[in-house]
Amino acid sequence: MTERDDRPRILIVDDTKENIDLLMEVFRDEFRVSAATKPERALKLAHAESPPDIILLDILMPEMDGYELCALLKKSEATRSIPVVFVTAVSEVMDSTRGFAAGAVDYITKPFHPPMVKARVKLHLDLKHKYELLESYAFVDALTEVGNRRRFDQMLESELNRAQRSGRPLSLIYLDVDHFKQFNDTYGHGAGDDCLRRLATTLSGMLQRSGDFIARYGGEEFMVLLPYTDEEQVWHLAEELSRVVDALAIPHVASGVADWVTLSMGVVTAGTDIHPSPRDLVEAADRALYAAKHAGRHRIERGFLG
Ligand SMILES: Nc1nc2c(ncn2[C@@H]2O[C@H](COP(=O)(O)OP(=O)(O)OP(=O)(O)O)[C@@H](O)[C@H]2O)c(=O)[nH]1
Repeated sequence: MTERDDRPRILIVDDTKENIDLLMEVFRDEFRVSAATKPERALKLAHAESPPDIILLDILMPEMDGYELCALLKKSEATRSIPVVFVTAVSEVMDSTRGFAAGAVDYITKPFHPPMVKARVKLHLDLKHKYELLESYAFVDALTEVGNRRRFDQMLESELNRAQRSGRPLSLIYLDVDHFKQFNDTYGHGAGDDCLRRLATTLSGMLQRSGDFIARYGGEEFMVLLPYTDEEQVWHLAEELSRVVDALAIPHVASGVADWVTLSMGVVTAGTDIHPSPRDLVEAADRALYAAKHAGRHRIERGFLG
């Protein structure tokens, strides 16, 4: 069995082989180091399937200077977030603001002190990690820890585009807890929060495929997005979700529908024949959910597009 290499990746770009060797020596223990002497090669490595976590970039190179290369990296969606640190001789730093304007995060000047170079690189990696973490929080619902509405909107748009490109169906389940106001009124808001957390964990645990996605869409409403899922499959899954929530048997004496917490659902499928907008899909699921509520709750209704 091969051991997983979790060390961060660093890309060193310099047209002088000796400079690359010098920096490789500094990083080889704790990093996975790759190097490029030409800008095209650097761009290729930066866009690879496993891109570098940080790039050390020489400023003066014959074909394309470091500023230009840095600007190209910052222009591309795929490489924009990789921190770039310029490594250069003091005499070459004629205008340090130019590097920052091109998108670099720092300068390291030669001759350098290896522990200092390492510490600065680690600092930038740490900042990048924290930034990514912060960014991910913007898409997570704080109470239930499933995706939030913003994330759902994003996912719906991209999955709908993908479904339309690939000619595969995409299904959506809009689900809502029945008489949740009465639940809060009977058991208290804290118990209501616990109930929502439990439902979110249970529902997300039921999603099998890697593309399946659940988000909290509103107070007691969730959306389940199911790529490559047709009418029959979504109906089957919705029934399964309803059964599993019934089996939790969370007491709800004031429900009037059952003695436990139940769900109503609207399901809709974007087939291969029509091309709805994200809004069309949500509205069709919403109409179906409304119909399920109207028909007595604790049931599933199918929505239709157009
Ligand atoms: N505990 C808790 N309650 C919430 C949260 N978000 C929304 N709610 C409550 O959910 C309830 C939703 O009430 P309604 O929209 O009237 O719907 P309902 O009582 O579930 O009735 P139906 O949907 O028609 O079955 C409101 O009382 C909200 O206060 C939350 O984060 N925590």
